[in-house]
Amino acid sequence: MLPRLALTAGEPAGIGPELLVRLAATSLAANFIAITDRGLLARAAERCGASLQLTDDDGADIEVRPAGSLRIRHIPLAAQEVPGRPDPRNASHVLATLSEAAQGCMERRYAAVVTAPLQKASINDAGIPFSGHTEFFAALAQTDVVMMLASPELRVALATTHLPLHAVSAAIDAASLERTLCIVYDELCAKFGYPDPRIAVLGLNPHAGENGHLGREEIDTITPVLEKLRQRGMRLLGPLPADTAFVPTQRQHYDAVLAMYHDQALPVLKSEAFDRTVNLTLGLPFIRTSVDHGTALDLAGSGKADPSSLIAAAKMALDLAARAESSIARDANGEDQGHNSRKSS
Ligand SMILES: NC(=O)C1=CN([C@@H]2O[C@H](COP(=O)(O)OP(=O)(O)OC[C@H]3O[C@@H](n4cnc5c(N)ncnc54)[C@H](O)[C@@H]3O)[C@@H](O)[C@H]2O)C=CC1
Ligand SMILES: NCC(=O)COP(=O)(O)O
Repeated sequence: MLPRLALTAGEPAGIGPELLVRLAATSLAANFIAITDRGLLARAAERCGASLQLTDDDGADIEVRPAGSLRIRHIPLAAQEVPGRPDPRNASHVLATLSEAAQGCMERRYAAVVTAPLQKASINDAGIPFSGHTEFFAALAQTDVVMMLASPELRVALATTHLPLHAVSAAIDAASLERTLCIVYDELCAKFGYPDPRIAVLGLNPHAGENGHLGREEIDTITPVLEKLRQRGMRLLGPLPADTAFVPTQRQHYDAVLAMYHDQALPVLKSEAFDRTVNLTLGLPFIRTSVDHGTALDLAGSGKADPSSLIAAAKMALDLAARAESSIARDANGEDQGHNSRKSS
């Protein structure tokens, strides 16, 4: 049977709906369940000039999905979309799609969720505090999570996510940094198959603080955490100056990078692999992947948006779901050694 993959369309006025249509057109071996408004997808297909066969999801498993088809779990829009013009009246619709996807994953009705981009400001304009899928899913699952963006060549995790720059330093304390590093370490083992991953940790300040002359966060917070975790056996580099951490000679020495804030490292990934990078949430009790880009309101409705990142996100979700299934099977047979967690050591 094909794995049931939940898809959310994100901002109705963005490129998400048409990206779902493009994803449906692939021959990926998945039972795609789009959690969104039926009419929104039908209109997106019409605007792209693509054919789309929509069938209500009855929860049944399928063995084959014809290309160009999707199952749908209809969640109605509050107001019909106008491409390029987000309408805060649809904020509750967007959040309802995320809640259904997360709930369904936690109840094992879906093997994973793949999210298309939403317009964070439009949800805020509706008077709803919201800073991103990552934080929303973490709150629903009541767990600590870490945002990671991964291309085939580079994996970057973030110590802080959607914060104004002035709030970053205060948000990085020893306890949160230790938690974050343990999640990244464990998930590199569990999700990416590294038996003993090497993580490069960036400094916060220019030149990683220049021995305290350009900031003390490296000395007061980051280095002590790294030393503590190294004593537990974790292979950690740093704190490294962020400006040179991504040069080819450095890259040979690590499997992933932990950056201190959103724009410290994501421009590196997006400038070299915008069409191949996937955003994933580490630490959740379910698999969530997403695109690396935003709602591209300038392209919405044109049918010109590139679906590559969404397709890569769906492929990664399928790979991770298959890995999780085989780990559960090994566990049931008493064969699983467990991954190399250092959390409790
Ligand atoms: N996972 C999510 O839900 C994310 C949501 N966003 C949201 O997106 C909104 C807009 O963000 P921006 O910074 O403008 O970034 P953006 O990624 O939407 O657009 C930046 C540029 O890249 C182009 N672009 C983006 N995706 C493309 C695609 N698939 N094919 C071709 N061109 C593409 C756009 O046309 C634009 O020129 C923000 O309000 C933010 O909240 C941003 C990142 C991730
Ligand atoms: N730049 C990545 C991003 O903003 C995605 O956030 P999220 O909605 O996946 O939490």
